[in-house]
Amino acid sequence: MSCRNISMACPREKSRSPFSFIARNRNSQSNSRICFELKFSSAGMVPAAVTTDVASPSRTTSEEKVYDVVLKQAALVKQKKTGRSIHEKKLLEQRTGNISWDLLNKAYDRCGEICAEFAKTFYLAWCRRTDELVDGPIASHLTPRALDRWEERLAGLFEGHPYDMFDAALSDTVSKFPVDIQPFKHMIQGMRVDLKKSRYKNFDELYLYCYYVAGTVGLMTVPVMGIAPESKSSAESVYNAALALGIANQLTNILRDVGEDARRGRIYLPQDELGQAGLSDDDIFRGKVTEKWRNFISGQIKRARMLFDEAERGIAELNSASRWPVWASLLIYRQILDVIEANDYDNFRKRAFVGRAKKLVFLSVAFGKAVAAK
Ligand SMILES: CC(C)=CCC/C(C)=C/CC/C(C)=C/CC/C(C)=C/COP(=O)(O)OP(=O)(O)O
Repeated sequence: MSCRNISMACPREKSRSPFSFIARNRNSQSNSRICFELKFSSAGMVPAAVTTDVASPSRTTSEEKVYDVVLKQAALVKQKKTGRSIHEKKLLEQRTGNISWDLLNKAYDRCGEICAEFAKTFYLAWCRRTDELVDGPIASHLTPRALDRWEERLAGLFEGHPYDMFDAALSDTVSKFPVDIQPFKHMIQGMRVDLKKSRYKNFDELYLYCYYVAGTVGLMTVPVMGIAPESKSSAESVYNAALALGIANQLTNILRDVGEDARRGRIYLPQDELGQAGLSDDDIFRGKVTEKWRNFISGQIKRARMLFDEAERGIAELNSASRWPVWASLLIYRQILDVIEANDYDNFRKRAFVGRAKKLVFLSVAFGKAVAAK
């Protein structure tokens, strides 16, 4: 096959994935494809394998699956659509219009309070309540049926039939912004994964989980924050950056909470990479910081930082009012990675956190970056 026949069909065309990309033979009549995997290693990116994957059209990577969602969301935002027909939109506006302003304002205030009470870092009430289902006091009683009911409620509020005042606030938001239901459904899917799975075979599996529980938040928020009218970037690339930030945050969260998760019998680390580093689940349950552990975590940190870098490129494209908070959250959360290093990779017993004083510093740095981008 000549090189001209191979086009880089990276799932993320604009901002190429830090993990892998697939070179497809576009002209080929067959379903065969050549896969170049650029494997991540602590030494950097190395071509790990060149395999011929014959007649396996259905084998898509998590990144490709997620990229399809990104494309759909970007298309909706470009058309200022919500995935709803004009008739559905009118109906939704009518229904949410029936809710009094006073009640809606109270609902938004209560959503803010819930987040302020439960979340140290992130303020988004519906996600917080969904997260509480698996992390909160009722977590041990959570059943797949309860998640189905939660999803039914979600569908209801998207049709203008909110169940309670918190749902009413989201119902109002989705009637006003080009927000699609898919990322919300996927977040619930992430909770289902959490119910039945406590190990991840490889990064592909972990990537999908991180998308479900955090990448989705990026996709939910961009339509509300809005893309700057003067932005020259494509909507896909902005959504990609948002997705990258969600995933980077989640990977950071995972690296910070290794000890805490292990005490709940959970290991959110790629099993194959653990094995390649000469580590096993038992090493994690034992919780001893060894040279192997340091090297392994250092590699995982590198990967998360690459995603933060990818996310950075999208912030300047957001509406100006949103840049400062997004920069601030990125800088503060990324700092957790530095703290893990400063703790000599002891994420078994030490919880890496960013103190108030440092947060204030990052707030001002973020302000500077947000203003500089104008
Ligand atoms: C970059 C561009 C273009 C847009 C930004 C899009 C956004 C806002 C992306 C961020 C998505 C996000 C906030 C994901 C949540 C990730 C996460 C790990 C949440 C954990 O929250 P908590 O469980 O409250 O963690 P803490 O304990 O640290 O507070």
